[in-house]
Amino acid sequence: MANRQQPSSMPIHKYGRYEQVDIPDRTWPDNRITVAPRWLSTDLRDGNQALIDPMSPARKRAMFDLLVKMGYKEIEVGFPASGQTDYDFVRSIIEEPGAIPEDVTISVLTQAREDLIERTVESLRGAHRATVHLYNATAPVFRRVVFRGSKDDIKQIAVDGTRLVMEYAEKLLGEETHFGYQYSPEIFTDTELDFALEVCEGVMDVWQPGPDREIILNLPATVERSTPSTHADRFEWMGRHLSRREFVCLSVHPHNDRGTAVAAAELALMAGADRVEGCLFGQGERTGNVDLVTLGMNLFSQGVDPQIDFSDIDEIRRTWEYCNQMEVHPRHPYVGDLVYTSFSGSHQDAIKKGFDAMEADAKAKGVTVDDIEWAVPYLPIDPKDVGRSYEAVIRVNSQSGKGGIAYVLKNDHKLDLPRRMQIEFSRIIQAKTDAEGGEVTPKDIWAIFEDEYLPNPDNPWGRIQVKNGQSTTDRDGIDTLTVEATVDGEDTVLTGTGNGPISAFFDALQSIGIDVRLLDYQEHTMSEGASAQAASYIECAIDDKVLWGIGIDANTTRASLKAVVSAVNRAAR
Ligand SMILES: CC(=O)SCCNC(=O)CCNC(=O)[C@H](O)C(C)(C)COP(=O)(O)OP(=O)(O)OC[C@H]1O[C@@H](n2cnc3c(N)ncnc32)[C@H](O)[C@@H]1OP(=O)(O)O
Ligand SMILES: CC(C)C(=O)C(=O)O
Ligand SMILES: [Mg+2]
Repeated sequence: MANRQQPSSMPIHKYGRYEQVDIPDRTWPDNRITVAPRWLSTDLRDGNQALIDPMSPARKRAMFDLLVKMGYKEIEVGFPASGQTDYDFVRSIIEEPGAIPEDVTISVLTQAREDLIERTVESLRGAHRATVHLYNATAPVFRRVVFRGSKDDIKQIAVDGTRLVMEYAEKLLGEETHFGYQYSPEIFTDTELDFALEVCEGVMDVWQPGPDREIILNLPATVERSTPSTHADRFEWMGRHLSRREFVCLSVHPHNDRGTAVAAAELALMAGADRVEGCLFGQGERTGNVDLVTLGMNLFSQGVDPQIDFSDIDEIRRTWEYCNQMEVHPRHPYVGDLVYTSFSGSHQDAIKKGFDAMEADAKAKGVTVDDIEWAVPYLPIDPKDVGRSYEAVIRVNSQSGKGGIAYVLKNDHKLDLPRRMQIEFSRIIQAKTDAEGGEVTPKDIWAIFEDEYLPNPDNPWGRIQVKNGQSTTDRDGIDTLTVEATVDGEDTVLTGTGNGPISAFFDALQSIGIDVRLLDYQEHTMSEGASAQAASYIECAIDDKVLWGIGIDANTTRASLKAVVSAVNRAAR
C-alpha cells in the first residue's frame, strides 16, 4: 500500500539525530519487572520548582503528609538554599516530632556551590535519615555555554561539591543523622556516556561507597531526547561500566518531553535501574517528571505490588490538586474522570459480557469475583481497586448500543433484559440521543424505561389496567383465569381458559378483540429472600406488531400477566 504523505514545510534541518549506543549484546529487552523499585517523590522539589505559584508551607505540608501516607520512603523535600520558604519547610518537618516517620528518608537538592552546600546541609540538622543531592550539568552545551569550562573543570565541580558536602555533613550533622549522598550528572541524556561515567567515578572516589555506605547515582533525562529503548541502552551501558556497582543505587529520573517518560522509566528498570524519581500525576518541569502513579499502577495491573497505596485515588488527586493548584486531565491514566468510562457501543457490549462472565466464573468456582483473575474487556484494572464505583463505567450517548443500556438496567435495577428486548429498548434510547444529542444519564434511562414498559401509578396510560387476577387449574391441567381490570376506562371482568395462565389470559383478551400470540418468554428473580421480586419478559405478536412487555412482581404468575399487559398497552400506544 503506498504511503501518500507529502513532505511538509517544517524546518527539520534545525535538528540532529540522537546518537545510538553501541551495545549489540544488550540484555534488557528480555528482562521483566517483577518487584517494585525504590521510589523517590520529587513533588516538593522538581514538581514545586515548576509551578507558576510554588506551594505555600501549608500546601507543602499537605503534599508531604500525602506522600508519607501513600507509602513513599524517599521524599525530596525541597531546595533549602533557594530561599527561606524551602529552608523553613525542611526545618519544620524535622523539628515537629513524628512528622517524618523513622523509615522515611528526606532528601534535599543543591548546586555544587559552597555557600549553597553549607546552607543545605545545615537545613538537615537533627534529621533522622537525610540525603544531600548534588547536581551539576555535564552535557557539552552546558560545559560550553553555562560553565564555560573544559571536561576536567566540570568533573572538578562535581568532585569538589562532593567533598564539600562530606565536610559540612561532618561539621554540622550529629551522630543521630543517618546521612546519605546522591549525585546527578544533569542532562545525562545529552552527556557523552564515557564522560558521564568518568564524572560519576570521580564522585565515587571521594564518597568511597562500600558496605553500609551506598551512593545514589541518579542519571536524569533532564530533557527527554531519545526513544525509551535508547535510554535503556544508556542505562545498561552505565550499569556494565560503573565500578563498585554493588554499592551504587542506580536511579532514573525521566522527564516527559517526548511523552514517553513512563516507558523510559520502565525500560530503564529492565536495564538495571534500582530506583525511580518522579512526581504524582506527572507534575514537573515543562511536560513533567515521570508519573509515579502511572508507574505504580502499571505494576499493580500486572500483579506486582507497587508498595504504594493507591486505593483512594480520588483523595490523592484532590490533595494533589489543592497543593499544585492544577487539575488532573480527564484522560489521565488510572485517575482521570473518564478513564474507566465507555461511551461506545461495542466497548459497552464487551464490558457487560465481561462482568457477566466474571460473575458466572466466580459462581462456578464457588468464590466471589474478587477472588478470580480480573478479565473485563476494556478495563485494565477493576475500578473498585482505586476506590471508584462501577457507576461511570458505562455512559450512554449517541455512540452507545444495546449492551451499555442493558448494563445500566442490570447494574442499577437488576433487570437482565433478553437480547431482542435490549435491541428494542436501545432503539428507543437512540431516538432520544439522535434527536437531542448529549448524554442520557442512568436516571434518564430508567425514566424512559418506566414510561415505556411499566405502569405509571401517577399517570396511568394504556387500554388495560389489571387490578386482580385469580386462576384455577382443573384435573386435566386446564387453567381458568378471572381478571378484574379496567379496559378503556371501564371496570370489567375478563375470563379465559388455556394450558397455563398466560394462554388463559390471551384467551380472555380475545373476548375484547385483542389478538395476542406468544413468541418468547423469559423470567428471572431480581433478588434473594422472602420479599424477592421476579421480572418476566414477554415477546408477543399483537396484530401486525412484534413487541416486548415486562412485568415485575413478587409472584411470578402476576409478573407474567403484567408483562402481557405491558406489551398489549404498548401495541395500542
Ligand atoms: C534540572 C533541575 O531541575 S536542576 C534544579 C533547578 N532548581 C532550581 O534552580 C530551583 C532553586 N534555585 C534557586 O532558587 C536559585 O538558583 C539559587 C538561589 C539556588 C541560586 O541563585 P543565584 O545565586 O542567583 O544563581 P543562579 O540561579 O542564577 O545560578 C546560576 C549560577 O550558578 C551556576 N550553577 C548552576 N548550576 C550549578 C551547579 N549545579 N553547580 C554549580 N554551579 C552551578 C551557574 O554556572 C551560574 O554561575 P555564574 O553566575 O557564575 O554564571
Ligand atoms: C536535579 C536533577 C536531577 C534534575 O531534576 C534533572 O536533571 O531533571
Ligand atoms: Mg528534573
